[in-house]
Amino acid sequence: MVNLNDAYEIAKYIKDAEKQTPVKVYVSGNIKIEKNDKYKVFGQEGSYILIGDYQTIMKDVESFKSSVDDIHIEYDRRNSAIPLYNFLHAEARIEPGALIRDMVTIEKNAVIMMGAVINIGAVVGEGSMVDMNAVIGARGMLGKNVHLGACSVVAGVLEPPSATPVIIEDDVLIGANSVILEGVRVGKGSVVAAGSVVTKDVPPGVVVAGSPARIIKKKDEKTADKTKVMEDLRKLD
Ligand SMILES: CC(=O)SCCNC(=O)CCNC(=O)[C@H](O)C(C)(C)COP(=O)(O)OP(=O)(O)OC[C@H]1O[C@@H](n2cnc3c(N)ncnc32)[C@H](O)[C@@H]1OP(=O)(O)O
Ligand SMILES: O=C(O)C1=N[C@H](C(=O)O)CCC1
Repeated sequence: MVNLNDAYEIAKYIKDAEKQTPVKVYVSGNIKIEKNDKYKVFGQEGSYILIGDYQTIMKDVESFKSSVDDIHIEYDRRNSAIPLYNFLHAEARIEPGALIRDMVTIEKNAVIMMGAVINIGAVVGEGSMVDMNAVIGARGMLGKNVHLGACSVVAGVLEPPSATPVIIEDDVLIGANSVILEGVRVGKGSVVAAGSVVTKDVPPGVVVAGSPARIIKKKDEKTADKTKVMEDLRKLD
């Protein structure tokens, strides 16, 4: 198991990983493909779906190429180092088109919106929302009930390498199009205004804005009202 606390260990894990080009091949013709332990075979009587490694499958397909009537290959990666996270049992709402890598933690009632990208080692705390096209880099940590606004970036530890991950504490709202730089910690309940670039730690309970982001005020009732979290968006039943 990779040591997720060390950026260099994660990079080494990616370097050493057996690179994968998984494919789903639909093939028909005057052919017979037996079940085997190299790839999965579904179908019969000249019409098959083959699931497995591209090169392994194509080596077999090449051998009976002249009997093939039709072939269609589905794929979504080439020489990929890390599989995607299997979220079939996650107690979270994960909308289509989210890309979540293996070895992440998605806690209960989190919401991952379309186009969100979440890298290895990241943590999305209970009830947190990762909005459309937001990015959480390697080991980025969101606490509970955080809203990471659309198109925002939580920097990862991998490149440039950083010893400390970004930590977003509970109840923080990060406005759309913001960037939280490597190693920064945003304190509980604070608000990062839309379009900010946060270059240093933010204390709890304040509003920061701009590039570089500066404290513009203490979070007050007006801010709280504009940054409310909606329970209904997080309920699964
Ligand atoms: C798909 C999606 O919907 S993703 C989510 C999209 N939504 C967002 O990103 C909303 C984020 N919200 C904001 O950025 C809001 O401006 C908030 C929450 C920071 C406003 O908080 P409030 O406490 O109401 O602050 P208020 O509006 O009074 O502004 C305080 C000062 O900050 C300034 N300010 C507010 N927002 C910003 C900003 N994004 N960048 C720079 N300055 C800002 C205001 O102009 C004001 O300046 P002034 O005192 O010189 O007049
Ligand atoms: O869950 C949803 O749907 C959301 N939609 C929002 C929007 O489109 O404004 C943002 C947060 C979640």
